[in-house]
Amino acid sequence: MTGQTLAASGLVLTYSEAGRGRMTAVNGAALDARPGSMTALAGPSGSGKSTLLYLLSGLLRPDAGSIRWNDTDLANLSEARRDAWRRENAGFVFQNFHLIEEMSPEDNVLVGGWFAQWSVRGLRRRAGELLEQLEVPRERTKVALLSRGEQQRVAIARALLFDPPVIFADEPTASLDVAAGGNVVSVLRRLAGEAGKTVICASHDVDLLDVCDHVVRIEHGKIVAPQVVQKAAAERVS
Ligand SMILES: Nc1ncnc2c1ncn2[C@@H]1O[C@H](COP(=O)(O)OP(=O)(O)OP(=O)(O)O)[C@@H](O)[C@H]1O
Repeated sequence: MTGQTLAASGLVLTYSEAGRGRMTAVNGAALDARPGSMTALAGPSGSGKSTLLYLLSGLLRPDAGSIRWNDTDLANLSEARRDAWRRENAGFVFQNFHLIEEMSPEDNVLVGGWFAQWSVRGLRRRAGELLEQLEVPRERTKVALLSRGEQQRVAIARALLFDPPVIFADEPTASLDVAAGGNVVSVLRRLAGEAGKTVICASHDVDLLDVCDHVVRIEHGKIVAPQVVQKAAAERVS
């Protein structure tokens, strides 16, 4: 599989909160994520999974460490340049979807294109194709009328609008029932396996962890089991 590896090392992020002092949420994390692979950040609640995902995607800037992509180190970029990097290279799927409930599935997918220079007609066609691939009923006038699993697939379609090489997903199955969660896991797995994307998820869903090529375990902000290659996944991708 060709393409760029997202390579992070020595990442540190400390939150400070008025009256509560400082807390180091990520403490020296390192990982490599390659195209065509699916990596899970796993660990107990509060261990730093989401924070690490935000760092890797450029949503947060680390206090120390580097996140390399080509010749770029995201850690050295201003917020505006990290935003630009994300627009070009990354799609982000949030646990609670972050959809606009009164808008149609297609318009939700197109939200990411509001500020883009692409032709609206081309984007609308792509949004429709993505919804079809992900088996979302397109005729619904409002996203609020979709099931939660369908809503999460709209969020995945939105993340894929510009065909980014890297997909981040924060607890993508956490608020779904088993069947809908399994469907989202299959979609993410296919994005890595068939579309060659780099997929990185924060999750404690065992069904999701089971299909990942790598599971990075975090406790108290530190990686305690780095890049374990799962037997089943290793056999499947070899
Ligand atoms: N904006 C913030 N300000 C202060 N502390 C924060 C902030 N966001 C997260 N934290 C703290 O940082 C630690 C790591 O949080 P994080 O959300 O990364 O963990 P997590 O492993 O994703 O948890 P969960 O599985 O419950 O979502 C927690 O102790 C949390 O309370």
